[in-house]
Amino acid sequence: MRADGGGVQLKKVASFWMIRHPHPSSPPSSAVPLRFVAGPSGPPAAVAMAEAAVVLQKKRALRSQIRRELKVFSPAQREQEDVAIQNLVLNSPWFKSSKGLCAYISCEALREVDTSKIVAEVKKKLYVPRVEDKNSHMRMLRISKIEDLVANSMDILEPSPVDADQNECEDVMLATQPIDLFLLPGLAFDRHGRRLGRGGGYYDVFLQKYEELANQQKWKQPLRVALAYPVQIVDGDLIPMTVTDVPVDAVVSADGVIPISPAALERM
Ligand SMILES: Nc1nc2c(c(=O)[nH]1)N(C=O)[C@@H](CNc1ccc(C(=O)N[C@@H](CCC(=O)O)C(=O)O)cc1)CN2
Ligand SMILES: Nc1ncnc2c1ncn2[C@@H]1O[C@H](COP(=O)(O)OP(=O)(O)OP(=O)(O)O)[C@@H](O)[C@H]1O
Repeated sequence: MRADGGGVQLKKVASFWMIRHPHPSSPPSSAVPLRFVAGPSGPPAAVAMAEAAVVLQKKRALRSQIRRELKVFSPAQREQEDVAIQNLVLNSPWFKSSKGLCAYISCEALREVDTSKIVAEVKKKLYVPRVEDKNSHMRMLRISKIEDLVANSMDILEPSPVDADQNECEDVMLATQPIDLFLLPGLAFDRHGRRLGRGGGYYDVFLQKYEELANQQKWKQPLRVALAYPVQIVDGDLIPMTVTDVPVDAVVSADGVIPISPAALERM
């Protein structure tokens, strides 16, 4: 880690990220090669469906592989990395200067990078996920006390719609101030900003909606930062992407920060 707490900048890559976020003057582009898009200029629907099935299968296989690798990761090593990652985040200028934060509440059974120290120490507006239904619908609700969280059916701690004082928790989509930082979970990530989640589509749907909100409000887009153990950072083109997959700006591991998007290269 750098003395200023900013983390080691591992590798700067021109990326997949650029495909989904082209320069405003560029013609519209897509996150997936056009061959995945059915329509007059794409392949016949049957071919597109077969290709979608291949993507789904590849995602499933990679999820299983990473879950297996996370299971054999030693608890002592995991704990050491949890401390390093959280300290790196807490000491970084991009975290310190952020005013509003959306973070996940880590679940040990899922072997997610721990966020408990970050959410306990944070002195800024904090919003955390609440799953509303199985149709990829999740809200980010503001919490002031970790003690108010309750375990959901997936055994992940989440806020109730109302807090202990019976006040409605603020939904980040209705907040008047922008969020500048998202700390994201996931199973696998790569150096091009690709992210593989657990398959619910919750984050992809939410991140897309928040991106639209920020555009409408003319707010700066928040930095989307994934937290990862080394086994979750994969090489090559192992993570297949579709048009609805939202890329991350940066990945943080115990080895340092991997800034990916132009915003991350500038701000991290
Ligand atoms: N901490 C945390 N909170 C989160 C998410 C997350 O990934 N992590 N989510 C992100 O979307 C949403 C919840 N989505 C989830 C989707 C799947 C599983 C889960 O337990 N998956 C099992 C496999 C279950 C199965 O295949 O039947 C697993 O991954 O081992 C948990 C949460 C909102 N809150
Ligand atoms: N913006 C969206 N609108 C509608 N459906 C979506 C959107 N994003 C994802 N989905 C759907 O959600 C399902 C799961 O998607 P995917 O496998 O990419 O999830 P994931 O990235 O692993 O999960 P998550 O986003 O919760 O971390 C897919 O059927 C996908 O089509």
